[in-house]
Amino acid sequence: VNKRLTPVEKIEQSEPYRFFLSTVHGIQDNYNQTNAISLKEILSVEHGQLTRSAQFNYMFDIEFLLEQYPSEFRLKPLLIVHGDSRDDNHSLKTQCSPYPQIELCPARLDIPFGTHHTKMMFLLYETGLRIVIHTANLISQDWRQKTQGIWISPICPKTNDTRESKTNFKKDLLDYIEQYRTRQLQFWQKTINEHDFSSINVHIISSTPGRHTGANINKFGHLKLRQTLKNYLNLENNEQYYSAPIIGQFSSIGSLGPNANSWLTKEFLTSLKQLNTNSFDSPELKLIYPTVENVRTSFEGYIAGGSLPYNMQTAMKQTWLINYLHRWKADHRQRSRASPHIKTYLRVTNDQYKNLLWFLVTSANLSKAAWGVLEKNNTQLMIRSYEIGVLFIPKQFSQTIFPLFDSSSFPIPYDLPPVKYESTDKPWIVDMTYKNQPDSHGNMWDPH
Ligand SMILES: CC(C)c1cccc2c(O)c(C(=O)O)cnc12
Repeated sequence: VNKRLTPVEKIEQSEPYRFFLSTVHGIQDNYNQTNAISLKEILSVEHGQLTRSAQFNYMFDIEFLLEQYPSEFRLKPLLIVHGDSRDDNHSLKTQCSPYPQIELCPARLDIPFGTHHTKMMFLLYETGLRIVIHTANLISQDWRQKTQGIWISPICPKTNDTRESKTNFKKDLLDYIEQYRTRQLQFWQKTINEHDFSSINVHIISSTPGRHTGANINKFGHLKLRQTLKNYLNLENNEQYYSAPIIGQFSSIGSLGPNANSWLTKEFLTSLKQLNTNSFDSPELKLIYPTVENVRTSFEGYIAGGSLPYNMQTAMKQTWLINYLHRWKADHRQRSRASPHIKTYLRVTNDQYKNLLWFLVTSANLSKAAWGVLEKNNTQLMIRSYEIGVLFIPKQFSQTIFPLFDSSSFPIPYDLPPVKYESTDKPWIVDMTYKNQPDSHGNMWDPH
């Protein structure tokens, strides 16, 4: 159907998952209608009378951001939560100086190499509070021709009794915000407490910088994911799922160690498979990360690779990773050329990938900085960065699995099963030169 949906209709039609991809300039319109939304549509006046908002992110273009708000809302109070260490923090102050309604809130980054990756919006309307958790920077390039992931909450009504969701969303969100330890977030802590979150059906999986131990060891990072899957996904009694494949998809990769067993399988995969059984048929881990060819032929051309900052120094230490890698391919959403900036992790049943066991969309790339690394004989989880994502578990949708190929199926971002790198495929590396073949704009890539 070619009917253009309004922003409110798009959100209504996305029920019960409320999970979107960003719209892409240059694809057929109907692929931008179903489960696809733009920043302007997220901020549309159609959702109600905005009174104030907060934007958590990593990169900001303030002029671009204000332009995405309806003109009648551009003077409303806006809190910008950003990483304090970025050298161009000065530019953020300069960008915001003409706007007294904008307040800057630097997030503490006490551990070296940590970043404020979290991408989240608090939108306070006269009718209630909406939370948006997504993967896009607040710059035009991130919203034009990439594949980004966005979850949009219902507008949670104000309430005099603190209504929690069946997924502990309110408590987990407040625990996350508490970690900033700044009075600048007090208004939003109070506001979250005053709203009814009972209609929310996703779990929060977040990361905050620190060495989390004792009662807090499962509060953040990959141990929070392990704990949540353990508590809400009873796979134990389904032998058939023990070998169900696990897929990780991301736009950058950290230093993972000299072999898979250093962190990737021993620690990270153990959390994703959530079972401690050393069942010999352990699940396959398939990783999706763009090839050079994916980048070269993308809508943006090699420029897309600027947002895929996997560097040579890291890549050359872990050539073993190639064996896990699969191409970016999203033909069913017409987004094979929309370079992925989304990050997702999921598990599928091994009967031709017909069903989804769980799905996570998050800001977290494949790195120890984002997910945490166990230290001191597994008594503490050291995390460097702020990250946040939402986890979809069938039980919270009164289902045992999410069907993938029928009418009410889960809107997955890419094609399954993933396509393994061929011998000629190379992972995109941001600081390499690519001069032997021009990209879709006829350009070459020479980062020096
Ligand atoms: C390595 C750093 C500076 C970098 C380069 C290019 C894109 C980046 C990006 O998109 C994010 C993010 O989205 O959080 C974070 N760091 C990014």
